Amino acid sequence: MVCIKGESMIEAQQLTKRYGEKTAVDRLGFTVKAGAVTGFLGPNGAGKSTTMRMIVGLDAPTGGSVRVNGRRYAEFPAPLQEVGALLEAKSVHPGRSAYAHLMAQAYTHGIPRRRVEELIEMTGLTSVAKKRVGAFSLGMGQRLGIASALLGDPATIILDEPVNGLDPEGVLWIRTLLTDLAAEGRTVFVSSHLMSEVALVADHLVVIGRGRLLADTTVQDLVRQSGGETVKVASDDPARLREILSGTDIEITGRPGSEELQVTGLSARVIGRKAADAGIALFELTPHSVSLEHAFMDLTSDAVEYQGGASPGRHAAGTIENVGSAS
Ligand SMILES: Nc1ncnc2c1ncn2[C@@H]1O[C@H](COP(=O)(O)OP(=O)(O)OP(=O)(O)O)[C@@H](O)[C@H]1O
Repeated sequence: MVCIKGESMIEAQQLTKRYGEKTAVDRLGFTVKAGAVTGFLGPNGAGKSTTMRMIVGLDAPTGGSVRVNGRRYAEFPAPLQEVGALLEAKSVHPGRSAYAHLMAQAYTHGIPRRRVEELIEMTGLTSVAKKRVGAFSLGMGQRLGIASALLGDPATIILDEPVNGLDPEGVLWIRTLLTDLAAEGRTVFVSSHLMSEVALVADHLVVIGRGRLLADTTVQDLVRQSGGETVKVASDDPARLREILSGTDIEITGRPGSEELQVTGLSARVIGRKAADAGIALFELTPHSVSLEHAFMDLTSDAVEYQGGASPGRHAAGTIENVGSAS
């Protein structure tokens, strides 16, 4: 594999796309850095595909801009060698074989045949390379799309829902591939509507809802912002317990008159020990960790387009901007 020279990145500024009355992408700003996998998350209809299409010039922004390594996609003399993209509904001639499809692309972009052969092997398509693409399963089609995205050995890779249709082995393969591509210094931007999927590979997260930025953060910070690890503790002297547990970065909440306290910032073990040292009897000591899925749902609950039902327990989402924020 080649060594990636220089810092590559994707930068969106006030990026906007309107289709008539509908604002699909709304003044979006974020930065995707090189050498890391950045997950692009949002519920269905959030504007992920539209954003990705604008990055590769398939859709023109109504406002704002998006640049790859400081340039608009259309300004690249050899775009395939700069940005590789797997987008949904990619059209492939159904009568062609996978090999012929990749060769046709390689030929028109001055890419040697050995690169096609290398990618067919790398994407696990060797046994079906001569078969008609029209007869491919969804998973095989995804692998072919990834081979095609990597053909020009680009420093920037954009994949829209790449695990769609892949079997568990394929999902594992994608995870390893993404991590390896980032480790080589490439910019890897991958969309999904499943937090659980992205959290396993992404170092960084850009979360959108209804076209707007909801979070530009890390997995760890998203969990922390959503409540982090909280311990429920019940005792016969909550007021005193509150006193002995309090300190910097420790948050303690509890209703007046209730035996229960919710403590964030201390482990159950430490709380138990401190209570014992102070001679306070505990009736309950339950650690409760906010799941990533929950954190994601919390963040996007107001931005879901086609919601099955209201979720009264969830609070409105603000914008979380942490590590690597674009602004
Ligand atoms: N060509 C178009 N004309 C009109 N509206 C569109 C068009 N393309 C997208 N939209 C609308 O823009 C919004 C964002 O769509 P987009 O496909 O970008 O979302 P997404 O986050 O990729 O969703 P999904 O996960 O369902 O693919 C949706 O409400 C969609 O209906």
